[in-house]
Amino acid sequence: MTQILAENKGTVMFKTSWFTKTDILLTSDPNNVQHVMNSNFSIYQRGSEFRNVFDFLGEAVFIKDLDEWREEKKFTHSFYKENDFQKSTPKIIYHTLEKGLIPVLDHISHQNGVLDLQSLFNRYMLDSTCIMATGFDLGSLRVGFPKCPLLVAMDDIAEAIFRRHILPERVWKLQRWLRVGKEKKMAEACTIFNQILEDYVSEKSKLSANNNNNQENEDITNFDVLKFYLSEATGGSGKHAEKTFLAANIMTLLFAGKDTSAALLTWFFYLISENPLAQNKILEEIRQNFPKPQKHIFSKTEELGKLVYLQSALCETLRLFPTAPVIIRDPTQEDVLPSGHQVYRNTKVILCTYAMGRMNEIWGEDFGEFKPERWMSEKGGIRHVASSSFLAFGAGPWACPGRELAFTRMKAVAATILHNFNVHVLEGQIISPSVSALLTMRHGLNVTVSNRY
Ligand code: HEM
Repeated sequence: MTQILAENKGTVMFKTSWFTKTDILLTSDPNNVQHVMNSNFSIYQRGSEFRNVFDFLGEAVFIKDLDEWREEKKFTHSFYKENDFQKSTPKIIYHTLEKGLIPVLDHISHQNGVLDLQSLFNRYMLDSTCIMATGFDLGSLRVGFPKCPLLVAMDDIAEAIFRRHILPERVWKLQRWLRVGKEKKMAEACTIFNQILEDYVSEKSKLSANNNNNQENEDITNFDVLKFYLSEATGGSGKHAEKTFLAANIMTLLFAGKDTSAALLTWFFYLISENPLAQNKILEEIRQNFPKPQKHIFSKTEELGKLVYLQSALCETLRLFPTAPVIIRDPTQEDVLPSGHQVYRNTKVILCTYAMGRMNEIWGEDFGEFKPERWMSEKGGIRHVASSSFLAFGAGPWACPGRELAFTRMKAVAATILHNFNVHVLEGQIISPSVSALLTMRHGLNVTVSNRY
């Protein structure tokens, strides 16, 4: 796809048969991206197909059409700016690294065992997002990787979502009606997922009604999104306090916060193993900031803010392996793109984030190389690249609200692992992207680890 776009000045239209009645326009042209995601975003919506695929999210703001989304977003996204939310992030990071990630890596190191990093990061991101969202620690990242019904349910749902993306809508809808195959698993997983979340909501509602916090988790943080939603909902009643509404938005956070960051960290560890010079520079930067030869957990905002080369290396990983490799939009009316292409209401517009990360015109001739330096400004900070050229977090009003949180958590995890452990990627394993809506690593990434201290 990247090659085809490069040969066609960044935009290609595929006319499909009269039967499907949908044309597909692929583009990696920054002018088109700016037009679709910013200047004319109200014409380009996520569309009914998207809403159907994600119908299990029911009341979640993520799948609402424009007007409802605009209204609901004011409520659901407001916590990102809260001071208490910002203060809770380092505490959650410290807790999940100390109780989960470090003991698991210590154990693997003592056992001389092999570990799949992607599974480790999935569990880490699930636990930390769950504490942030609900205040409850799932504890899925512990020695021995305990069984976690929520994790299994999320994996089943993600698999079914992918099938929905590739099968014709009437086929998967028939399977859903007949309750067979992946749709049967999806229905069962949704029941489990909803039950767990609704239990959290009930418990939290009881606690906030009694003006009582969950003592066990007071030690971690006294802020969580569920508590925030309940306190913001008018008088604890109305739509925003309804169980289904709350569960749907918490579910969105869990999906948005888990696989995206976990996949990115996995690609990051793979890329730095292939680029030892970059890895050494990251280690040097970490040691400048924490020179003592002893175990240390990186969680404080000031400490993480100094790791500019590490952040550049994460941006470079996102450029080469964006976890959302495409963004799809449905025009609600006819339009002409800056590239001159005419789109109709039946044209599916696919913005190719993956191809954009590998364009000579945007990144120069060395676009195929892993070079964190390209992200560093002359003043020593992170160079700003317009979202119309770097679409990894989306752009415009629909852009990812979790970007800052994602970087903070990924930097903390990467710095803590690299400072405390030697990580060795096993040779001879197959490294390939999965065929799915998210760019995860198909077979995971097997490593051995040894303690540095
Ligand atoms: C490497 C990490 C991440 C990447 C690459 C990423 C990427 C994206 C992208 C591309 C979108 C826009 C999708 C579209 O326009 O259709 C998005 C939306 C979203 N992201 Fe992220 N994300 C990341 C981490 C997070 C985290 C940690 C959270 C919060 C826990 C989060 C919460 C959300 C939410 C709630 C939306 C929907 C926004 C809306 O439609 O109003 N993301 N993300």
